[in-house]
Amino acid sequence: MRYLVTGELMKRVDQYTIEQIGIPSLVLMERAALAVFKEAVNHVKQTDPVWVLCGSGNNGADGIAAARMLHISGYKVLVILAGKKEKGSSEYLTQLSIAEKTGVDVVEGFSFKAVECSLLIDALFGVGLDREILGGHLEIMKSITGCRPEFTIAVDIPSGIHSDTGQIMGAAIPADVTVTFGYEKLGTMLYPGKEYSKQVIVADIGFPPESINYVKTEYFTFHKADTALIPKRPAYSNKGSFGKVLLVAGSKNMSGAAFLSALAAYRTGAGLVKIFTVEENREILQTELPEAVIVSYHSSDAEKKTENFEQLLIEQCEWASVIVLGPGLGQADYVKNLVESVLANAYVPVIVDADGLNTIASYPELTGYYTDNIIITPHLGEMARLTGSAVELIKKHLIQTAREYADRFGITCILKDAVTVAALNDQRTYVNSSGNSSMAKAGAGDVLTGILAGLLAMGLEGPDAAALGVWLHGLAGDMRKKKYGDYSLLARELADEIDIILKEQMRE
Ligand SMILES: NC(=O)C1=CN([C@@H]2O[C@H](COP(=O)(O)OP(=O)(O)OC[C@H]3O[C@@H](n4cnc5c(N)ncnc54)[C@H](O)[C@@H]3O)[C@@H](O)[C@H]2O)[C@@H](O)CC1
Ligand SMILES: [K+]
Repeated sequence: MRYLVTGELMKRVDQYTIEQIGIPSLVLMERAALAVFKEAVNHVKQTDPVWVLCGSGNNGADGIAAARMLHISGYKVLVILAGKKEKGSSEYLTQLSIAEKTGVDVVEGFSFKAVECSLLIDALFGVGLDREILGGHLEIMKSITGCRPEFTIAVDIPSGIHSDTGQIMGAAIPADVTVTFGYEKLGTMLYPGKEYSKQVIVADIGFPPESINYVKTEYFTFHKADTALIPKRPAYSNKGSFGKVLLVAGSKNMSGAAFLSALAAYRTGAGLVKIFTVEENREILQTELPEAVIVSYHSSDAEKKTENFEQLLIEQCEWASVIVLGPGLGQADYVKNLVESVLANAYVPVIVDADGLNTIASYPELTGYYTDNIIITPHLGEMARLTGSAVELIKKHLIQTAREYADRFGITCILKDAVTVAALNDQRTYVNSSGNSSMAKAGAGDVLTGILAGLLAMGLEGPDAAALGVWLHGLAGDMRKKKYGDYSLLARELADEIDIILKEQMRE
């Protein structure tokens, strides 16, 4: 697991380390600057012009210290100061004084045009950026990016990117590499900040591990070793040992979503998968996936809420150890009865997706059935319908939107976007770091619900399954992309890729 921090949490890590542990601020800074220096020398020769753009906070102070190291090592470096020197932090003033005494070239402001810059070290703003960039700072950012530096290293975070949301605060300097200190910032994980940060290197500058426990960050992501969280399959077991997944999915002429979800649930390891669907889908699903049990109903019975229909549905809910509600259900009138009956009769984890969510958006009173067993998996459009907010606004505040909705109802909310975030019902927030644009295809969401169902069926707790499922889904996409590129992915291949991940996991 990798911890992630907001700007505020990072400042508290700094503060704890300096004040409680007693590591001086300038010692941390020296290590931060050294990490930037080490990265810089990978990209330039001593004769190449290097610019270091420095603000007057501690991010700028890091930049000045890195410039001094480059200068002492014989590199051709120029420090460009933005903002007012007098307003500088005490570390900034110290670093500036050292730089001047060691003979580093320093200029205030930027007035030259069309000059060459082989490497730009961007130390204008770090996690202290807290408002829109205007005036002189904006001008200097424009002038410098206008010179098209050949390579850019961002110090801690690309200047102009908000460390909590990844949003651009008026303007931002795109980096080729971001050397970030101690812990990854949310802003480098979320778009557009993720794109501006490009490759992120996390430099250990000496924060003691307890500093992160002290600030209690609730944000995290996974890395490869975390596939170890996938439950093991004991040898002495039978199909019942790995859970029973009930998919309430599909409508007339819409069987694909149910198929993909069921396939993914089986591939992830569920012992039994049953599809509860309209009679019209029976034949095709039986042909496509004979491993799945099909129980069918007539939509007219659901429409009338006949006693037989209700009884059948209750039996299915009692049978299941996890339920998926929504893929391909469509929006016919009877679907409301179906969704309501499942929500009312389910006492196991329920993953609500697609038309399940659209139905809840149309009948908000159905949120009355939400319990801590519920995991919802909306994409931006579905989230907009659920919350009444505009897609553009949700996009800018992914974490906040997911978190607020999850907290309001005590559920887990997986909000799907290029970077998916999961606001878990135990207060943690997972920010996904796997996946790629080849997965932006119809059916990919159905595979995700199947993976989640498979993990829950094998006994993972809801919040863990939510985070791990999102991670595995993205990992499957990344593996597929590595083999076949960006364009041609079919959703079912994501489900197929899961076997390889699980096989590797068994080997390790
Ligand atoms: N000892 C420490 O505290 C350490 C700090 N570190 C560095 O310090 C950075 C944080 O330093 P600071 O908290 O000083 O913050 P920054 O250096 O990121 O920037 C803060 C300064 O910019 C101003 N500012 C914010 N938004 C602005 C805007 N839109 N327009 C104009 N001015 C604006 C603030 O008023 C403040 O003066 C980290 O990102 C990291 O690079 C590292 O050296 C590690 C150790
Ligand atoms: K920066």
